[in-house]
Amino acid sequence: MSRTLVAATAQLGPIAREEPRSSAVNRMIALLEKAHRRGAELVVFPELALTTFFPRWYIEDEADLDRFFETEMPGPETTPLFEAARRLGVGFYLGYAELVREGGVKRRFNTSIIVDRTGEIVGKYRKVHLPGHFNPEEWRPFQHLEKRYFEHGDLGFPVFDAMGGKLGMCLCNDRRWPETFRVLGLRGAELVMLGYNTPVHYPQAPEHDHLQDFHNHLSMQAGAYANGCWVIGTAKAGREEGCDLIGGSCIIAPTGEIIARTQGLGDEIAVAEIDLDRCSELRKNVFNFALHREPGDYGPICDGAEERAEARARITEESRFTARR
Ligand SMILES: NC(=O)N[C@@H](C(=O)O)c1ccc(O)cc1
Repeated sequence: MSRTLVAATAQLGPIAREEPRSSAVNRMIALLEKAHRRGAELVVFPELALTTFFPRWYIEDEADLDRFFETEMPGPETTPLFEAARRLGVGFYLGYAELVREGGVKRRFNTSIIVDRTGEIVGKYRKVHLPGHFNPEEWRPFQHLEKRYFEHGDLGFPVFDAMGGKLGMCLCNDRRWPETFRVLGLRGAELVMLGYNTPVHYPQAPEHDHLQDFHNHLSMQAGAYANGCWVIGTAKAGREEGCDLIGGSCIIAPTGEIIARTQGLGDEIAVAEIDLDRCSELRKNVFNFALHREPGDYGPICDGAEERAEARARITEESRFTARR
């Protein structure tokens, strides 16, 4: 089997709060078709790609919140995307808000999936590094209530055999944490796909606003290089409900070089051929983990796991939307 894959990042421009799923799905199908015409076999869509980035609002009414979540995948509104993938023979990565009922309790996750060329779901990931805060903070121009609306992902960082390679996923803020890429790298990921919704304005340190694009690429390029893997990062970009989101969707080689990127802030694709065998240029040399990694000196990386889990459980009990239902 060939180890090269033509892949596309499929950036979305803003999605309005009242924009129906069908509109977002139609926009994604148009990008899928465009990517297919340019030879793409795999297309990477953004985080929370079916709706506006709703954690920017404090939503008190549970029914209002639930409207942003998918209870089945594919459901009636997302089935056309899966059908298009099957018809075109193109796989995809998709981020969405997932609502599952377990033992009468609602659980909410910020989730992504891999769908193969036959339209089957072959992998699922639930976001681990949830950014933002639990309770509304009035001083902010926009809220960032991911910690309130989502539970910590409970699937770890799995790697899937799909599309002829080893594929890993993460979501947005995960890319800022080297541990994300390292765990995926240790599991042999050859391509890491991720979607993001990144505001230009960082209210805690507005003096960093002009660095958002830089930090985005810095994180992803470092993750690719230090683990010898391909990275495809896809933005939801542009001015969404008054909030400016960065673009800069790109395809990054295992050397850390950006080899394709979007230019604007709207619906747009960038395409590149990726050779999965190029991972060995790094993984057999400077980042040969078996030969050069020194885990005996990395103890503090995993210290505090139990305390963290306890703290999370406590906070969940006290303030998380999910836990009160
Ligand atoms: N959706 C996301 O995960 N967005 C995050 C990111 O861009 O990494 C993020 C992190 C910190 C913030 O204060 C705001 C947003």
